[in-house]
Amino acid sequence: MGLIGACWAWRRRGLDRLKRRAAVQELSGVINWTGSSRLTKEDDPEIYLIQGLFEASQLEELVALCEQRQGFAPSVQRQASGDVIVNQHRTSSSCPMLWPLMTPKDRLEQLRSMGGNEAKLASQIEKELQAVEAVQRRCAEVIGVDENRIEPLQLVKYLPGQYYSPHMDTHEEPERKSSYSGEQRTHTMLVFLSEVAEEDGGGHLHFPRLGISVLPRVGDAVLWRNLTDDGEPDLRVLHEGVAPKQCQKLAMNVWVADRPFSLNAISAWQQKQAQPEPSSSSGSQFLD
Ligand SMILES: O=C(O)CCC(=O)C(=O)O
Ligand SMILES: [Fe+2]
Repeated sequence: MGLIGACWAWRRRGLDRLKRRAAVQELSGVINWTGSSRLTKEDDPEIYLIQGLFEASQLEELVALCEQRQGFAPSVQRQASGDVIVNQHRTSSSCPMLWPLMTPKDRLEQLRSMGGNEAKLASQIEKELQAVEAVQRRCAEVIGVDENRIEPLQLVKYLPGQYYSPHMDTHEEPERKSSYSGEQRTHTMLVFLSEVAEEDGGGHLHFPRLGISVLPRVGDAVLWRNLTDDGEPDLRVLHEGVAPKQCQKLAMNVWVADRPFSLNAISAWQQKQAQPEPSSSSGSQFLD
């Protein structure tokens, strides 16, 4: 890259960082929900427990819709290189709620007009779309962000003994190859869809560097900031999903990006996934 190219790349990164800083600070301390409490001290990264955010029935509907279409599959990790792999770093399964979002309106129309099984499929997609949008809207309201900054939801399921080892939810800087379209995740909200009893002895969300553990309660959520004031990944929020010993654990990832998503960007990402380019696999940071 010549000098001019390098200057442009540097300028783009500088502007991008400014935007990211603004995006992360804009949200600080603003949670539009009375049942929320901060779990960390002032100097530590912001982590909040938000109690009673969702009714169990609304969350059960999401899981049922996902199971109906056999949407849970072994969780993948997108590496820093952008490659998608399954390994022992994460043994749970997950269901990205991309399917309803990615079905174009005219395709739905077409299915509906075909009647029979096609019409049934259309109504299933619409149901799922409504359920997903209602949850996204609620989360955006409570966090205080534009709902277009909420990434497609991801349900996660752990059978007894399954876990997600310590990781960051951020995309690795500076390239963020694991992202949809170059965005960074400013915040994560993890919503619990099932209960894990104290007696189970596992199943919590654990922040080892901060000494914080939260046991899942249906409808509660934990919201944390992934970036420092400078807009860089805040490694103190490294976290893990500890294996439940006897229960099944269900949760939902609600990631907030530093910019709005467009469905076009997500479709382009999907197409790229369908035809992976050969690439060098060098990443050490896992997410997703
Ligand atoms: O299940 C948990 O407690 C954590 C899940 C998580 O961190 C993730 O899916 O990124
Ligand atoms: Fe995570």
